[in-house]
Amino acid sequence: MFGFGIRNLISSSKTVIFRRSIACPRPSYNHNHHQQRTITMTASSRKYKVVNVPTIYFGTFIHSPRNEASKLDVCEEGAIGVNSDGVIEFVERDAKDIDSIVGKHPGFKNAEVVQTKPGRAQFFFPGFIDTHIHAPQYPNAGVFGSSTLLDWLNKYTFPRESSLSSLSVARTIYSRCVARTLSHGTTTAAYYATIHVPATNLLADICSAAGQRAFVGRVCMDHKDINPDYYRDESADESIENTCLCIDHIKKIDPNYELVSPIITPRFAPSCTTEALEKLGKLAKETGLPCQTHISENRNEIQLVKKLFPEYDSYAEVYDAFGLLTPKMILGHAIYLSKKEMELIKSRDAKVSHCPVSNSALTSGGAKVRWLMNGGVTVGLGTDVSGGYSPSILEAVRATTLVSRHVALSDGDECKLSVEESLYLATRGGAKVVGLENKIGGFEVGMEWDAQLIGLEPVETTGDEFAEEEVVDKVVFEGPKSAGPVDVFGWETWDDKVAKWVYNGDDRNTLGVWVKGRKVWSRI
Ligand SMILES: O=c1[nH]c(=O)c2nc[nH]c2[nH]1
Ligand SMILES: [Zn+2]
Repeated sequence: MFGFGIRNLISSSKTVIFRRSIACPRPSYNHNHHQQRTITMTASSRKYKVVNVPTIYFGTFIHSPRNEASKLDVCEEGAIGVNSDGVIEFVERDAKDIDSIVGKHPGFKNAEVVQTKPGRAQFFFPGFIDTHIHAPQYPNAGVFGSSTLLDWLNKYTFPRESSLSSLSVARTIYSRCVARTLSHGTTTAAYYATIHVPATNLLADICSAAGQRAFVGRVCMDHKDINPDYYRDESADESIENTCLCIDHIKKIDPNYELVSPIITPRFAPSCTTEALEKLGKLAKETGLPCQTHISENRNEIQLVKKLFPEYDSYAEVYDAFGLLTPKMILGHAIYLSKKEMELIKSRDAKVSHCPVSNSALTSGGAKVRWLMNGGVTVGLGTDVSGGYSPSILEAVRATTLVSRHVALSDGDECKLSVEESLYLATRGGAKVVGLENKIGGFEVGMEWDAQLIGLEPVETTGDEFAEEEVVDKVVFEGPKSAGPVDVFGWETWDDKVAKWVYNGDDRNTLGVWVKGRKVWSRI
């Protein structure tokens, strides 16, 4: 869990000072070892101001170059200076001599130092961006049986979401969901909440207190024939009014949407009346806020859209007709788009969230990501919890490569996505999807420090293990010596290590997580 309690933060009205020690693994360099961070908050306004100590991160940095999905940029002995606002002030690619780096940047004379452990297969990587996740469905993660989308919604999802009418239920679910996603390295999440205003506002509060960058959407669903009586908006006006109440709340806790932003959220076309879609399209235009919804996830869903909106030629045209297909729209799934729909989405510069774990779990289908990318559509990754069973974007990265191989079986080898491309989608791609490509997703001067420290803990080898006979004893009786799920033997290149992390790693490898320079999760 967090180094501090979310509840304490929310209920306290005092100024809180945290002193946290971060071990400096190179004892010869004895910088200020205590990171001091001030969080000022008043209960009345519920505003959080976080001031960090300037910090220099030393060690290995790996990220995707901007607009270059096919390779990773590895800087083996670099340094990144992050100022008290959490903004990257310098990137040094050759930082073997720490003193000379500090000398070159006098503003960082008293900076905190955080360093990867040499020889421990550790590296800094940009924080993951989950472009599609349903926080209230988190308790259902893994519970979906053999259902498909429309029966899954009625059997598992609507009952669970309706339980968040209770604020105490919401508090438990949302604090666990935010803690869990942070521990998996998710520094930014585009959340669907529920129809409930108090619970949606609470999710925004929890993200703000925990320090997770978030888009929080109150879900709109007013169609009487599609949604259950026990869980829907009474009218289109109620959809709009309650959405506005949530926008107002977030504006109060984060006036410039520095960390938490509202996002306009029509659940999906079938769940909304034309009146609600029209009003939500107008609201999106007036406020300039981002939007999110689902599109073309399941064949029966597409048939339902045809039946409910017979005057439109396609699912994408329904959203377009109501002014919702804009550069700020995040479309979840997009599995069965026609070429015409793909071109329409591209021409409007709307974005796609690829959710391969969910698409597999609910038997929805395999999205043609290469085809979307070749068509110029911007794509990021989503866990889509709990259609997706895992809150981990690393799992989504892994599923992206695997699902692309299934697509390749029918559509050709070109459809296969590499580890590098899938990691690009999880970071740079996701940043573009949520409109923050100049702030997050990579390590560049002027961007914010949203990062994770990954550690793969190599196996300690003496070389003798591979002598005859002894192999059997060591392997069978000693077991793996590394602390996490990844075994590194020492011969691997950095590309190999990253591939091992993607295919074998999990949150045990996520040693630390920072958002906007603030440490929000620590395993060590
Ligand atoms: O994966 C999904 N999850 C949902 O909650 C949902 N609602 C509509 N369509 C949906 N798809
Ligand atoms: Zn979804």
